[in-house]
Amino acid sequence: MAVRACGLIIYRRLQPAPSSNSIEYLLLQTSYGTHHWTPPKGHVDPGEDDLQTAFRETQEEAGLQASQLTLIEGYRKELHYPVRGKPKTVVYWLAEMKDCNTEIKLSEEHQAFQWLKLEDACKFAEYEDMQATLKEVHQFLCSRE
Ligand SMILES: Nc1nc2c(ncn2[C@@H]2O[C@H](COP(=O)(O)OP(=O)(O)OP(=O)(O)OP(=O)(O)OC[C@H]3O[C@@H](n4cnc5c(=O)[nH]c(N)nc54)[C@H](O)[C@@H]3O)[C@@H](O)[C@H]2O)c(=O)[nH]1
Repeated sequence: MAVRACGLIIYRRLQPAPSSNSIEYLLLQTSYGTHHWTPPKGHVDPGEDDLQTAFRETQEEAGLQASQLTLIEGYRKELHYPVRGKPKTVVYWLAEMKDCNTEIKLSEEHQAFQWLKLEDACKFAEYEDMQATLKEVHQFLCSRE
C-alpha cells in the first residue's frame, strides 16, 4: 500500500484587492536529506482523516492554527511519486492566510521558509508535479477573481 501524506498549499495576498500578482505561496525547506522545499505536509496518523492530517501538519511544521487559515472550497490535488522505491500519495488542499503578517514558526523538521510568487515557487519546488500543481492552483485562484 502507498505511504499517505496530506498537507496544505498555503498562500497569502499582499493587497486586499484581488490581484494575481499579489499572491505568494508558502514553502518550507527540510532540515534533513536533500533540503527540499514543499508546502507543509506529513504522514497520516492512525485514526486521523486526511484533512485533519493536513491541518495538524501545518500547525506542527509552520505554527499556523486552522483558525488562522481559510480553507478554499473546490480544490484538492493528489500527487503520486515513489520515495525510496515505495509509492507515496500526497493529498493537498488549498488555504489562504487570514492575516498575511501572521508569523511562521518552524519545527526542527525544517530549516527555512519562503513566501514566493508563482515563478519563484516553481523554482524552489523542483519537482515537475509540484510545479504543475502550483500553476494549477494559481489558475484556479485567478479564475475566481
Ligand atoms: N534524517 C532524515 N530524516 C528523514 C529523511 N526523510 C524523512 N525523514 C524523517 O521524516 C520526517 C518527516 O515526516 P513527515 O513530516 O510526517 O512526512 P513528509 O512531510 O511526508 O516528509 P518526507 O520528507 O519524508 O517526504 P517528502 O517531502 O515526500 O520527500 C521524500 C522524497 O520525495 C521527493 N519529493 C518531495 N516532494 C515531492 C513532490 O512534490 N513531487 C515529487 N515528484 N517528489 C517529491 C523528494 O525526493 C524527497 O526526497 C522527518 O521528521 C524526518 O525525521 C531523511 O532523508 N533523512
